[in-house]
Amino acid sequence: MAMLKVENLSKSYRNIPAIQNVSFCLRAGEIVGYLGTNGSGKSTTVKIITGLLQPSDGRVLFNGRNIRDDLPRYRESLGYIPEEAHLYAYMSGMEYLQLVGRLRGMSEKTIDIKANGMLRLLGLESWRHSPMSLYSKGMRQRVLMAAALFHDPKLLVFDEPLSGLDILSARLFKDLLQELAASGKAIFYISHVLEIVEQLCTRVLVISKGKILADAPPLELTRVMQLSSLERVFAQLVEQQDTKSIASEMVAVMQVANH
Ligand SMILES: Nc1ncnc2c1ncn2[C@@H]1O[C@H](COP(=O)(O)OP(=O)(O)OP(=O)(O)O)[C@@H](O)[C@H]1O
Repeated sequence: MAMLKVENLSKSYRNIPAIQNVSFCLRAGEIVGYLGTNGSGKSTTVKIITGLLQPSDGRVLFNGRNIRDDLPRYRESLGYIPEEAHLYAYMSGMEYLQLVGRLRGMSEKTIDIKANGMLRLLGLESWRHSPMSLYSKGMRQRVLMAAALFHDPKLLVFDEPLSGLDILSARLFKDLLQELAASGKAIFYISHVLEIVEQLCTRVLVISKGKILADAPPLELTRVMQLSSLERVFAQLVEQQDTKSIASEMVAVMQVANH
């Protein structure tokens, strides 16, 4: 059975549809990539599957139960890394993880073991007592990652997780993602970085103008569409604009002389 089943989700903002009839499944051990251009409906989908937003229509089932029947219980099984690191800047990384652990009802001993272990593994040991206002974007991103994994959730939702991570942290993150999938977690991965989606994801969903256009393993998509890369598949599916000529027109407009 699918761990997460998304059934015919639709959401409109002031009668303008943002997503329409979005359906897909996510099984244990899968890393499913969610691709779409700006404004295609990715964040709206993520807000609904994390329980932050109510759909206009459709439902989300976690292990067969509608998530909205018991949202607090669902959130015990969910780890979410948002795109932007909004953290309490005056807190240290350690204090933030302690807060997360207490809100999750963990004992102080468990919190201590987990927080120290995670901060050490993420290269933040010597910074653990410094306020996060002093952290770089990548360091804050790593704290968010630790916070999302802290309660050992079954389902992970990552929104553009590599933004701000340096090469080494990004590599660690990719290895971690594969390890998490191998241990039976289900991972929903929103990204604009096609090469990484191609490397990491077992399946890819392409959304355009609020509708799912494709749902298949990356290799199958490239084979069926007889294209050499996911980037070409994506461009063809969403009828991407001629970016080269837009770029050259942009430079021409920039250079318009002052009249
Ligand atoms: N709160 C809102 N009120 C009105 N319209 C909204 C709201 N949130 C999103 N929309 C609209 O819904 C559509 C889908 O937006 P959404 O943020 O889900 O796209 P996205 O794929 O996440 O985009 P991006 O990659 O730019 O983050 C867009 O047309 C957007 O303008």
